[in-house]
Amino acid sequence: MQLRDLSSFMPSFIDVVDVLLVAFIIYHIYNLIRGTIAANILVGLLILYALSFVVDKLHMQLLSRILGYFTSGGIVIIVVVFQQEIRRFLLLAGKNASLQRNKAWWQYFFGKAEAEKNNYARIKPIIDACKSFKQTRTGALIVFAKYYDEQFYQNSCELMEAKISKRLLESIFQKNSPLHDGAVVIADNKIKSASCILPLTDKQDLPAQFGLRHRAGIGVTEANEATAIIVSEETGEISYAKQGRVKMNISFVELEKLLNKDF
Ligand SMILES: Nc1ncnc2c1ncn2[C@@H]1O[C@H](COP(=O)(O)OP(=O)(O)OP(=O)(O)O)[C@@H](O)[C@H]1O
Repeated sequence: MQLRDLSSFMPSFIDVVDVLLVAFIIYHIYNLIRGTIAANILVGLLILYALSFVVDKLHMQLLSRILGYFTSGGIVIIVVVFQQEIRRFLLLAGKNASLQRNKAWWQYFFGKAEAEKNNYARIKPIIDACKSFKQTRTGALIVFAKYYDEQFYQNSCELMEAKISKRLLESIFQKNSPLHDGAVVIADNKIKSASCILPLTDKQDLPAQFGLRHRAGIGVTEANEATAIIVSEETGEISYAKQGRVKMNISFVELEKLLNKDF
């Protein structure tokens, strides 16, 4: 048996760099969309591609042709489906984010303990405001948007651009305030807007006591990379919504942990 010359299969230095770069990019894309709705869509697309590959190999002509229509327009589908994510990624890449705003950098340079202290100072006014809402049975809806998508929020909101403070949150949500109806949106460590009308979730399996406030709180986390605190006017209970799911009646310790992670 003749040995084949394997030298042509030996990767060159450039090939290795090429593969490492692709791995690096895939890793960062995965990190960017991990745990988001976009990750589920990506998994769906990968399944579609794998299925198309299998039916092609099995020579199942009709199915192969139908799936082929989807896979041949792959890049267009990806751009359309991930329009928001691509937009945010480009925005983020181009944005000259300050060190304090960027938690990861802050942690890298100043250590985790300092970052946590810094974060606690940021979330304290929000937790204090929620304690007050619970005590006084004031309904509230506070959204934490990872990226403030102006198109999404601005049309239905009152613009604020204000420093986060317990008293400001209390004044917004007190019943006589003209801004109390709707949600407050927090992003970039600021109260960006108030009185926002958000999309409602159309989930059918929600508890009977969940009305429009809860539906809006859940709905915004389905449509956006955002989390939401919902304080019930009826019961004073605090719920926390993320990726279309809701944790009901959480304690303040739990709320602090969740905000530490997400805000
Ligand atoms: N689309 C929306 N976006 C943001 N906020 C909304 C929206 N729809 C209703 N809300 C807010 O929810 C309030 C009405 O709450 P509703 O009683 O229906 O909700 P709930 O989920 O039962 O909460 P609660 O337990 O506080 O009664 C409105 O006054 C308004 O402030």
